[in-house]
Amino acid sequence: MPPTLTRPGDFTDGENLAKARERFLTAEAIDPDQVRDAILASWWRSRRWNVAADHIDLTYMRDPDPDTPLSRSALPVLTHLREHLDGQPISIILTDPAGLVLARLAADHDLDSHLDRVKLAPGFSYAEEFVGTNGIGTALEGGRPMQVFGHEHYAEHLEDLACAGVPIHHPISGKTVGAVDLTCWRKDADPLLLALAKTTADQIQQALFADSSIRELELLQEYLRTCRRTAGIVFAFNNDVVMMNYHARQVLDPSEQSILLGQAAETLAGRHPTRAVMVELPSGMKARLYCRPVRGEGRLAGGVVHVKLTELGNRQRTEAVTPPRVFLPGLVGSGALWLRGCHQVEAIYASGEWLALEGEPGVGKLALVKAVHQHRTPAARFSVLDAAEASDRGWLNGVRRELLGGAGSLVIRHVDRLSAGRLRALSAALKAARAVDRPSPLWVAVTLSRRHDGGELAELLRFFPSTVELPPLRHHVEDVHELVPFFLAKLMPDGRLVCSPEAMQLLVRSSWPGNTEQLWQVLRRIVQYRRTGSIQPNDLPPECRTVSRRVLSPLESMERDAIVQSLLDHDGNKIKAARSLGMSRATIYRKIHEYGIVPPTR
Ligand SMILES: Nc1ncnc2c1ncn2[C@@H]1O[C@H](COP(=O)(O)OP(=O)(O)OP(=O)(O)O)[C@@H](O)[C@H]1O
Repeated sequence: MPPTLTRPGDFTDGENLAKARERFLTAEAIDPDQVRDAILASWWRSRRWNVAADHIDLTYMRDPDPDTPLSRSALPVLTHLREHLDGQPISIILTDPAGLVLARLAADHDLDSHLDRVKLAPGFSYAEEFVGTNGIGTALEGGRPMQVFGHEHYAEHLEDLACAGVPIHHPISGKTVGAVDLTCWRKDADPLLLALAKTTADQIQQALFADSSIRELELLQEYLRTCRRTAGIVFAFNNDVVMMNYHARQVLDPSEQSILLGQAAETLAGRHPTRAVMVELPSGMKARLYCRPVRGEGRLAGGVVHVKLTELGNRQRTEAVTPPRVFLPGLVGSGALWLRGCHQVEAIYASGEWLALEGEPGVGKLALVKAVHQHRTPAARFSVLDAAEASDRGWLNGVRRELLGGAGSLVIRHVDRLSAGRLRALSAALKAARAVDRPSPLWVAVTLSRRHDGGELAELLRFFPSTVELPPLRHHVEDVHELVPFFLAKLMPDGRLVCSPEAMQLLVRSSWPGNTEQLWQVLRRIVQYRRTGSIQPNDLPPECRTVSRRVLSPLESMERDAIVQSLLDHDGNKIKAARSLGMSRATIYRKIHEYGIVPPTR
């Protein structure tokens, strides 16, 4: 192995990179030539996730299950590789798709002890959002192989290491099922490590295919046969794969899909797997399930389910005003204000018109655009550029490249953070992009958080015929009931952590100034120390305990917001705030008390 990698212009050039990292951490401008684009993008994400750069702040998540299809297929491959590496100080690591380390094959004593110290060990998660830039988390986040050398790591305790991570995809479903990572000392780093990690991931995929192909092909064939025979809802599933026909995705929302899948799994495991079962769905619809177990190589390969919606409950029949349901992948929420935003964005996307999406930070602007794109044109390209990262010329060049040569959907986030000069340059690039004659269309959306007050931003928005405003979470706070289990399932996929009704009551009454993103961060922090059982009020951070005494209606919470804003505008002077709102002094005092507002101190 080459001793060091310090060729001129080499991104692993330790000293310059260390300086660039330090400048980034102290929010100083950095020379983009010093840092690879993918690493810089990952540093920005790490900063947004508030990852600590000066220490590793990880808690033990859970004991990894050694008997999953991934572990069964991967471990023989990894053991074989260990033998071939013949005592080299290279650690071989297997993780699940969320970055949780499932296995680490011993390297040598020094490296193993170091990895224990930095908690790169079974039961800890090396997801980028917990540890920042690293081979495992960054490969999983980007969905592609990634090598991270020394000071490219976000956390300084990882600077002596080099790691090469490669996501592992299920050979049939294409889903990311985990990652393999090879880690060594930075001084021993070699670009060939990545090639070796890729070959290993390929071998694991082949092993997965060999282990599951016969049974899953049986399942696929039975699923396709059933789809041909019926125009209704059909799905097939086993522990690793869910296949669902178009009709099922159109008619059922994600919560209904998971209810039916749960019921089907229960039926299949029961004593009468083929007996029809009736299920009542929250929407008022009734569904009759016909399950058929599928066998392959003498073992259960999964089940194929055919569903008939037999009856519409009262709610469906009478609520003609409810907008038609859209199934947007990766999103939940059924509050009227939220759904209205979803429908508006869907309609504008369908029309091909460019869109400006406005809303407070963290309300879900990017998540919604991404979901609409995935719903309507899943095979097309989806790119995101963040104006908050526009610290150098390279950013504008990147935008121009995307605008002139790109296709699919392009989202430019946080345009309200651009300087006047950059806004003008972006407007010019948008103008040029509109004139380009391209084989497939480019759809552009921008997101912004603050009301624009004319100037360059207003000029820019002229390229976007419509602006949709997404509501803050406190205006559709009923969706917290859906968001909490959805986020907990993401954080703890084994479903062993739920939210108690008491804690939920507090969460629903919080005002969520940081919106859905804040809720996600609160839950993310909670699962650091509570991973099973039920979340209790005492598990919640103080920000969730200063709440109003009851759930406010959307109108009331808008009124509360107006009062808070007016108090801020008048330095906490209640009389002036009341006057500017056209309210009497007595009314503002009553409302402050009623809404639990803590007035700003003067
Ligand atoms: N309805 C929803 N269902 C599920 N997840 C959601 C929903 N809305 C938002 N999220 C999640 O909340 C987080 C914040 O959303 P997102 O980044 O889209 O907000 P944003 O409005 O673009 O924020 P900002 O303006 O700060 O960039 C993300 O993790 C996103 O996946």
